[in-house]
Amino acid sequence: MTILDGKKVSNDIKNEIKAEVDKMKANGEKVPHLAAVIVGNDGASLTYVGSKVRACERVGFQSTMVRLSNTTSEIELLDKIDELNKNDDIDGFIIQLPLPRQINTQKVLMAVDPNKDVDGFHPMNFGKMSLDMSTFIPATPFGILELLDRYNVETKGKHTVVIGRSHIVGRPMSILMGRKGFPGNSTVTLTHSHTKNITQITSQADIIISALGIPHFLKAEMVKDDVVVIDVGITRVPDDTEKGYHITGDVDFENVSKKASFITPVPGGVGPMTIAMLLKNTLLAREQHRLKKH
Ligand SMILES: Nc1nc2c(c(=O)[nH]1)N[C@@H](CN(C=O)c1ccc(C(=O)N[C@@H](CCC(=O)O)C(=O)O)cc1)CN2
Repeated sequence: MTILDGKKVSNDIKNEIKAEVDKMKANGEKVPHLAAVIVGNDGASLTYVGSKVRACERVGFQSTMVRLSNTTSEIELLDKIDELNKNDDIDGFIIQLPLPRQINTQKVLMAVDPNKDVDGFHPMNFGKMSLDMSTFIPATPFGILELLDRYNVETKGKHTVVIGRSHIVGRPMSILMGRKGFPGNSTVTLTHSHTKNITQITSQADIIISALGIPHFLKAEMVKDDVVVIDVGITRVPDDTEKGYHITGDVDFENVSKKASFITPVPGGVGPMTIAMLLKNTLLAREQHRLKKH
């Protein structure tokens, strides 16, 4: 069994990006600039945006964090997005999700300039991705593809079962795994809360990508020998530690890992890859922005 070490691979990617940025600096070029908008005080979201800002510092990107209160209206957020769209110094930006309930998420994501949409959530970029066109791929699915690629995990002709149909992970993942090329060319089943007999489906899977958010949902008896397991779950479970919680994935790692050929841990698997691939998208946005100006 091989552990797909997202922490290590994400560090490798960050080093590669830093080398690119060092070259830009040596040539007197402007470095990529990422902005992150966070609305409200959700603890997990603040952690993730903090990690994004620190990752920017680590690779030499410029970053801007825009903090808005929990009572921000949809119009106020749309105004901020308009400002970021027009700010020529910013190459790409993200709106940290989830948003407070008074804000319509789809409306907000549609307001982001597709050329600056480094999360790949705008319908135009999502459509391009679905049509195999070059575009920004959402960071978590992009990170999973990169992990499979760097560990040479065979996906061609395999049966991939995706658990969860969220717009951020499950839905794009189901499209990407079925695309032509590597990693891809796999036969995909997308399962969700209305799926019947899920064990019957998961037990036939060569690759399982679980993005459900239910701790230890995937048990050893639900998978076959040599399965590849990608755990996207990151649930905060309250405990007596100083932090007050620990992170748990969707997979019963202890028992499933005994049957798996490859498996991601939580923490240290898909999560760190999400941040690294956001940086990669921002580098791409910078390059496209530079070419547009010339
Ligand atoms: N605008 C976006 N919002 C959200 C996204 C996204 O890609 N764009 N994804 C998730 C949250 N997320 C990034 O934003 C994210 C989640 C988890 C991690 C991570 O590194 N997890 C660590 C554990 C960290 C911890 O201790 O809490 C791990 O798994 O090892 C990074 C980014 C939803 N919102």
